[in-house]
Amino acid sequence: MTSSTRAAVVADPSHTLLALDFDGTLAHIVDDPTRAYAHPRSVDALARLGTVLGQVAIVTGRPVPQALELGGFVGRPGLERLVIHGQYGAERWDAADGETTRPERPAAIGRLAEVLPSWLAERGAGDARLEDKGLAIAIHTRGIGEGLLDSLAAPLADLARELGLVVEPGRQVIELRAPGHDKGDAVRTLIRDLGARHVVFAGDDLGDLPAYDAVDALRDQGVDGLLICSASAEQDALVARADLVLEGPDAVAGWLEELADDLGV
Ligand SMILES: O=P(O)(O)OC[C@H]1O[C@H](O[C@H]2O[C@H](CO)[C@@H](O)[C@H](O)[C@H]2O)[C@H](O)[C@@H](O)[C@@H]1O
Repeated sequence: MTSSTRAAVVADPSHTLLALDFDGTLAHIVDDPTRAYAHPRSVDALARLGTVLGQVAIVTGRPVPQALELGGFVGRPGLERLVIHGQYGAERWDAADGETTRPERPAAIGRLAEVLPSWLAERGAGDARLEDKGLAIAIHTRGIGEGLLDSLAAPLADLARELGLVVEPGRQVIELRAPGHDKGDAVRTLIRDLGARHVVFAGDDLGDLPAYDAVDALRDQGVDGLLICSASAEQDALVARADLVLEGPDAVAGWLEELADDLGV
């Protein structure tokens, strides 16, 4: 599967979608989410690949402006057609016109922002770091108490249900966000828009599983899929589902460089 899809991509690049998750795949995981910069070798490789592949896309839980800042994608030669689906597919940015489409902030997220600090403090989790992304709020526990995230999972699920939100668990984080979209929807849209015959998707975390599901389902409809896992000691849920397991963002960068070399760009 791995080598045949790669060979098909090299033979037919203009019908290929290359879609990548950001954190843990393009960027190393770090304590401070505002400093998780994309791997420079990956960005260089994407700029090469962007000149020949049908579509290069980032599909991320990040809001578009953060992905743009941390990725350094704006104005980068080779990435003039880059598309970013942010906030698990709720937002879309297109380098071609620089425009972002984004829904209104749900009232339930506003309500959550009001109650969450005291709600966490009452549960001994006042040290958890909140990341308000507009359409979601992430509760980060990296570097705080061991087991804190697990202890918050069930009560946060109850709170999400009360507010009509859904829970998005991740690496030392739980996000509460509006329902109705996920990374699978983003990947299906990208495939449809391109008329893709070959799809490469790379991810590292639970939020990437709907994209894996989408690619798996499209294989039955004749789309050639390659699922890459950017592996970590923190999350192994994607390993058994992946066609190719790479050892984190450094190895992802190497794989992208090799693909660009194979394509002669
Ligand atoms: O869909 P992704 O691109 O993988 O984004 C998922 C979330 O990633 C970020 O959090 C994670 O990365 C941080 C920086 O390395 C790390 O500190 C944190 O522990 C990780 O969970 C980001 O902050 C979230 O907004 C994204 O939704």
